[in-house]
This record gives sequence, C-alpha cells and structure tokens, in this order.
Amino acid sequence: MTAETMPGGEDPAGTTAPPRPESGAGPNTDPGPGTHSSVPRWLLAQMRPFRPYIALFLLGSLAWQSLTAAIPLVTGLAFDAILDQDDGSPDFGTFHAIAAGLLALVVVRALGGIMATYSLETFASGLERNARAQVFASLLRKSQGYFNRRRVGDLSARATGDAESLNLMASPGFDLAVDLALNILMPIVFIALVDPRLLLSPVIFVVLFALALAEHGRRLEPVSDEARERFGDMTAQASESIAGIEVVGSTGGADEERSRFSELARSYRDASVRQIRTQALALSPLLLTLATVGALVHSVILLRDGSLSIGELVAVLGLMGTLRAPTQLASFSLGLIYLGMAGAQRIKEVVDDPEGEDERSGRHIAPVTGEVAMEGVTFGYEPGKPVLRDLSFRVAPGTTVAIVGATGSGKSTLLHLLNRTYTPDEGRVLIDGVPTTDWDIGALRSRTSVIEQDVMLFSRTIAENLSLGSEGGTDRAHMEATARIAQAHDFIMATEHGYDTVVGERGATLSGGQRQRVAIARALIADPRILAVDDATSAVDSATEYEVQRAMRQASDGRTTFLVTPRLSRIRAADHILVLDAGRIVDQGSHEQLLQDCSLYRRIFAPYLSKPAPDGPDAAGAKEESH
Ligand SMILES: Nc1ncnc2c1ncn2[C@@H]1O[C@H](COP(=O)(O)OP(=O)(O)OP(=O)(O)O)[C@@H](O)[C@H]1O
Repeated sequence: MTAETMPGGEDPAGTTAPPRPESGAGPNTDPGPGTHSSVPRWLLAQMRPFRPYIALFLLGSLAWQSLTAAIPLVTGLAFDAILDQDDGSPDFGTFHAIAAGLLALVVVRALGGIMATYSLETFASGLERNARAQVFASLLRKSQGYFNRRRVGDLSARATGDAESLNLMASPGFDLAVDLALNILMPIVFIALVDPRLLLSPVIFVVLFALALAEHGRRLEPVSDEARERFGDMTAQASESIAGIEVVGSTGGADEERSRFSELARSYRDASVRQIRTQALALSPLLLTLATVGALVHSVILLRDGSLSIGELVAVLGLMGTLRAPTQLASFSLGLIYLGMAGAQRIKEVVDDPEGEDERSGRHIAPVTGEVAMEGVTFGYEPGKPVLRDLSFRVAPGTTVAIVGATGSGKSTLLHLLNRTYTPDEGRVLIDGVPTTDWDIGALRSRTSVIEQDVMLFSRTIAENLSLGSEGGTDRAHMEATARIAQAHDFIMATEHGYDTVVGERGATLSGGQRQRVAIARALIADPRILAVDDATSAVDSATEYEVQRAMRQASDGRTTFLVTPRLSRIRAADHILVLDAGRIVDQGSHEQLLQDCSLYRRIFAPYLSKPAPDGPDAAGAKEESH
C-alpha cells in the first residue's frame, strides 16, 4: 500500500498542502489552529480516518484473545474426557472431537491474529505519515517570524522522531494495551464460567492492578515529556552544527561543538533512562504472582470440597497464566503511550500554533504593475522593538529605488516587507494601491522577486533551482534566455551536466558570484514587476563582481527595483534614494537633491566623491564601482 492510498491519504485533516481558505481553490478541511483543546482529543481526531482499520484490529484481537483464553478451557475438557469418566475408562470419542475443535480454534485464532496485525500496522504507519505531513504542511504556511524564533532542528525532530513516536504508540503500544484489556477480561469471563466463586482472586488483582497502573501513568507523564524535549534539543544542536560546519571548522570550534552536543546527548540519554526506569518500576508482575497463588489456594480448597474437578483446576491456573505476559508488558505499553502523547503534544504545538495565521492570504488577484508605497510603516521582529519606524514613500512603476543607510539601519528588513515575508505591525505596504495583506499571497509573490544577500539554493539540478516556484516548470529556452540576462548561462554550460548539474546543499558547489547569478536568473524567470535586490557583492573578485553588476543592471530594466547595494554608481543612477537611519527614513530624493539637502547622505558619500574608486566599503557599505 503506498502512502497515497493509505487511509487518510485523502488528507482528512487538511494536512497536505491545504488550499488557502480565502483563495476559493477548494474546501479547506483543516480544523484550524486551536480547535484541539487537548492531546487525547487531537489524537482521536487523527484516528478518525482509520476507524475501519481500528475496528478490524479490535475484532482480530478479540478473536485472538478469546480463543487464546478458550484453549486452556477446552484443554481442561480434554483432560476430563480422559481422566474423569465414571466408569474409569477414557472417552476417546469425546477426546478426538475436542482435539479437532482445538485445531479449528487454533486456525481461527491465527487468522484473527493476522487480520489484527495487518490492520494495526496500516493504522500505525498512517498515523505517523499523516502527522508528519501535517507538521510539514503547517510549517510551509508559517510566517517567517515563526522560524526566526525557533530552531530548525527542533522543528524537524517534530516531523521525524515525534511523528514516529505516534507509530510506536499505536504499534506496539495500543496493541499491548488492547491485549492487556482483553487478556484480563477473557480469563475472568472464562473463570466465571468454570465457577463464579473463583473470581475472588482475579477481581482483587484487577482492582489493584488498575490502581497501580494509574499511579504508574502519573509518574510516566513528566519523564516522557522530558525525553521528547531533550530529543528535540539534541536534534536542533546537531542540525545547527552541521549547517554551520564551515564556520565550526574554520573557527576551530569543533571541540566546543562536540562537547555541547555530548552534553545534550547525555541529557537525552539521562531523560530516556529516567523514562525507562520509571517504566520498570511497575508493581503489576508482583501483584499477578500474589493473585495466582491466591487462585491456586482457592481452587485447591474447592477441589477438596469436591466442587471443582482437576480439569477445572488446570483450566483456572492456565487462565491465570494468560495474564502474565500482558501484565509484564503493561508498563512497557504505557511507556510507549506516554511517549506518543508527549510526541503528539509537540506536533500539536506546531500544527495548532496560531502564529501560522500570519500568512493567511488575502483575496486580491490582479496583474502587478509595480507601484509601491508605504504609509506609516512600523515593524519589529520582536514585539516592542521596532526595526523600522513610520516609513512613508510612494514610487511609480519602473522606478529604481536605492536604499542607503548604515549597517543595521533596516535596509534588508524594508525589502522583506514588499512581498509580505513580514507584515508591518503598523501602517500599510501598498502594491498598486492595495495593501499586501489584501493581496492573494501567491499572486503577489509570483510577480515580486527578492534576491537575498545570502543566496539559498537546494541540492537539486540547476534547472530545478531556476524553475523553483514556477508551477509546471519553465521551458528550457526561456530558462536559458533568462540565464543569459543574468550572466549565468556560460558558467552553467561549463558545469559537468549543464542545467542538469546537481548543486551541493545550499548551493555549496558553486562560488558566491555564481550563486548570486543563479539567484538573479531565478528571480527573473517569473518576469517580476517588482524586484528587490539585497546585493552584497563585496565578497567576490572584481571580474565576478563586474558580471554580477551587469546582471543586476539588466535585471532591473523595466521593473520597479529596490536596491540595497554597496555600489555608488548604482545608487547614483537610481531614480529615487531612501536614506535610512536607525529604521527611519531621514530623507529621500535623487542623488543630487540628497547631496544638497541631506547631511547624512553627504557624510556617507563625500569621501568617495572626492576620491573615486576606493578599495573597500565604508561604514554605510558604499563604494565606487571599479568597472
Ligand atoms: N530575522 C531577524 N530577527 C531578529 N532581528 C533581526 C532579524 N533580521 C534583522 N534583525 C535586526 O534588525 C535590524 C535591521 O537589520 P537589517 O538586516 O534590516 O539591516 P541592514 O540595514 O540591511 O543591515 P546590513 O547593511 O548590515 O545588511 C538589526 O538590528 C538586526 O539585528
């Protein structure tokens, strides 16, 4: 059975890429954030699509357990047929009939067992798959701010280890729990059939056992939560260190990273040991031994009375024996269930987090023409700490806007508001006069491209990286034409398989300048009307820088372009310049106007105007172009 055909593969909870509710693209079955008020309720909702499998599992288990309990009883009858005849001669006719019945019971029991196992495994793996899909789909809907405040490794631990804990909770966790319940119920029913007076010991046992389990569960809950949390911490540290392995290596921080990781691995191990130790401290096996001794003593008394046969005594002891395995496994089963509940809690925290709401799309769909305005925009990454304050400006379609300001003044942040990577806390960002919050996010982003300072490529082919985001891919001719504009075609063709060359993770096998040009080509493929370029080319050699600058110039042709660049010639050539200081626009206008009116602008550029082509960027990151 493939994942797609599994129950729940039809996405009962709106787990896989649910349509945006406002887009009108189809029914959104996502229960939405905050609708599961508790973990058990959330788990029940997850189980709903698997009801037929759960029913088959229960039926199969019932068949297995009832027949397992019936076998000692029927064996007892066989003993009686041989030993307990009034005339002293064994009744082989009855014995053979009982033996044939036993064979039939064993076959039916095996079929029940197979049905139970198949249904349970389908249910368990489906539960894991759906939970994982929900985490992933909900992460894709989250706002950028959500990720800024969380560790990637911990989030991926929720989609992997925590989702797997749901599988283990179902199988063998639930399996053992159901076995346990039936294994206790069945012998009790059969013992009652033998002689209701014999219920005394097992019933006392069941009551004490239930009390012991409840207490055991109370102790297991916190240690299980802690084990899952520590697992998340450890995974987060591992993925951060691996992602930053270059820095770790180049700064000689490997020993420190190793000891940090060892520390977290030790905490996880300690938490797991605490969980297992708590699991092992279950009283139930001791209780069962006492109950079996009680049942034996009671049966012998009744045998002496003559009110119980030897066959019945054998049957009762056999039935008490069937309690042993599930009793021993009860705490193991409970441990898995509590670990699963802890995992479910962590998954639920992601899936039901209302922060995902930030990204809800508006309904406005229209071709973007490229008029951009901000009206009193204030924004901060953290509440109460604005990075941009009260920004206002308006530019016509096709304008090139340069943003200048000291490092940390908020230039990159401003670019991220244009395509609603972030939403302003106050004020409005208007694209063609419509607030970004009213735009259908797909329509807005399909014609608004941002070229980041830190270019991110996926470990896929160059062609796949280039057509990222264009539904149905991009035809090769268009891709090549765009790569030529971005000055990327020649170096792409020089790679081993051209456009089909697979790049390393995050584009590691390409140089900084090459990555940038792939990013420019990628941004241009959708023919955006608004282009935001965060250009930090200072790290590349001058020949590459020239190529990148040429690409940037061509890319901005005919588009509303927002430019954060260290290149003075590009700033000077811009139609409009915004001067940022500590998150405020202190002045705006053309280069000449600003040189005349803005003292900060003059301070930034005066040294380079009197002394062209300096070697490095100044405090504002501005330098004269060398080509
Ligand atoms: N993801 C983030 N989470 C929290 N704070 C952030 C984040 N990104 C930037 N900041 C903070 O916002 C402020 C503005 O950063 P931003 O990157 O916009 O400045 P910038 O002018 O582009 O700087 P630079 O010229 O160095 O690139 C800085 O104080 C920075 O620490």
